[in-house]
Amino acid sequence: EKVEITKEQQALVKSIVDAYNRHQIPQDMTKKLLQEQYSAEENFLLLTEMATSQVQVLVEFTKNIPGFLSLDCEDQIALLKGSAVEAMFLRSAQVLSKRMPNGYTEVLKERVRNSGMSEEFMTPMFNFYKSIDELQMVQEEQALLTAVTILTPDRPYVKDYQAVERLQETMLVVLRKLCVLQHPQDPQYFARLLGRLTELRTLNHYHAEMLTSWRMNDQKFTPLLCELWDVQ
Ligand SMILES: CC(C)c1onc(-c2c(Cl)cccc2Cl)c1COc1ccc2cc(-c3cccc(C(=O)O)c3)sc2c1
Repeated sequence: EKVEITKEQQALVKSIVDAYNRHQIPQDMTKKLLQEQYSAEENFLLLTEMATSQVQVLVEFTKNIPGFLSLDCEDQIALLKGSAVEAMFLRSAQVLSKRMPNGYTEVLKERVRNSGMSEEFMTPMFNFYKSIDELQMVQEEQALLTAVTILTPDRPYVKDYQAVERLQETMLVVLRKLCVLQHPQDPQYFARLLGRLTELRTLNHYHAEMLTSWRMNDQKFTPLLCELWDVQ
């Protein structure tokens, strides 16, 4: 059938993509990824700084998702806490995908591989990065998929499930249309995109285990990450 994006759906996409592009980790921070020496300790420290900065960027992006600030305040926090790791997997996946000529791909991959994480988490993590890279998402899809991930209603402690579901549904309707228009030769594209959301859930589980193993080795995090991940 003829797929049409309405005027308000176009406005929705524009506001989300603008927010997505406006909120980035500051250059002086990401530059450190290229400069600092390589050691497991230094790599872990850099990744901790990146994650901390990324959470702040994520909060700013989320505040620009139409309707988010009208949600119950405690639900806003529950959504951010519940989706942060998945959103950061999506963001780091975009940085690691070859397509973004940003010079960080090899450096970031190298630092993640040598930061004290055990092999059992590396495999699923890099499989995910490969599957995201294969999708060759355009920035509208990246921004909307991140918004859809944040607006997942079944996160722990969300009270008004329906309100979140309605917002997520609005995003999914637009995302599906964009996929049909952007990838006419691949009718399965939208379904593959949603399949990545399922893969993100399993990564959440691996990440929780990674946190536990880091805590065993007495690894230090920043106050923001401790708050986000209920550690220390
Ligand atoms: C605390 C730390 C050790 C940690 O624990 N788990 C994870 C994690 C790991 Cl490994 C993988 C996925 C998710 C998480 Cl949460 C991390 C590191 O998380 C991050 C999070 C975001 C970003 C964005 C970056 C980045 C680089 C260049 C450019 C840009 C850019 O946006 O331009 C972004 S690097 C980076 C590292």
